[in-house]
Amino acid sequence: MSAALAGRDILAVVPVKDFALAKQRLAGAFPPSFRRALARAMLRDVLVALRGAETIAGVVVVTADPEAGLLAGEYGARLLFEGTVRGLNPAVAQAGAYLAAERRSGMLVVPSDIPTVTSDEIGRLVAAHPAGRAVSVVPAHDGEGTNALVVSPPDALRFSFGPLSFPMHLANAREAQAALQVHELAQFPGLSCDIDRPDDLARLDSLPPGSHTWRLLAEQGMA
Ligand SMILES: Nc1nc2c(ncn2[C@@H]2O[C@H](COP(=O)(O)OP(=O)(O)OP(=O)(O)O)[C@@H](O)[C@H]2O)c(=O)[nH]1
Ligand SMILES: O=C(O)[C@H](O)COP(=O)(O)O
Repeated sequence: MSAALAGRDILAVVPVKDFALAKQRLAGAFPPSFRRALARAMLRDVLVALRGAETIAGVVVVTADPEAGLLAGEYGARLLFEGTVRGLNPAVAQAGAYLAAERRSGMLVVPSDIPTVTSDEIGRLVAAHPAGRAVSVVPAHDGEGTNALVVSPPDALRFSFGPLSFPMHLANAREAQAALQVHELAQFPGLSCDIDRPDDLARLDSLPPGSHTWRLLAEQGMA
């Protein structure tokens, strides 16, 4: 089923922090050069997965980093340059307002640090999104964070990414009077593996050999 056939156009939005500032929680274990390379490789893998997903009508990267913007272009994603109010939640809200102004029916928010996500998972998540005013949520593996959100219309939800974002997004969806779909982690194993802490890198055994992140880890003797 294509997005057009479903009668709605849901675009993916990938927020990307400056590569130079990425992955601070890995700073105790890895030098800045590795963290930057990891952030780039993970973004590439996420963009590959999104490019292969049939249920989305396009991809938007929202960032203040010109290098991330160039990389977005390599994968056919549109660049939305982050406004003066920096931060993950303002960036996602900016993208939501932008897509709402274009009268798009919805927005899928996927972070750039989930290199195990697959096109199939993206396809299923968007296809399962309820019609009308609705929010779909995939929690992070810790059960506290949010690894993916689908929101329709794109500006329907207040975003609360950060600590305990999963319960906060459930509350925000209720406040927005949106239908709520919460997915089981087991249905989306790739999507539920975000890389925040050194231990998370050990869970990357599901990375397909040849992916950008897998190659980087292999170069470091970690894959
Ligand atoms: N556009 C934008 N994206 C952000 C910002 N902060 C985080 N992100 C993105 O949001 C997603 C989740 O990021 P975080 O886990 O909060 O940050 P991180 O850089 O991955 O890791 P830490 O520095 O350890 O928190 C990733 O795709 C980040 O690139 C921001 O200020 N602006
Ligand atoms: O789970 C979340 O809300 C996002 O991954 C951002 O949260 P974090 O900054 O704790 O990773």
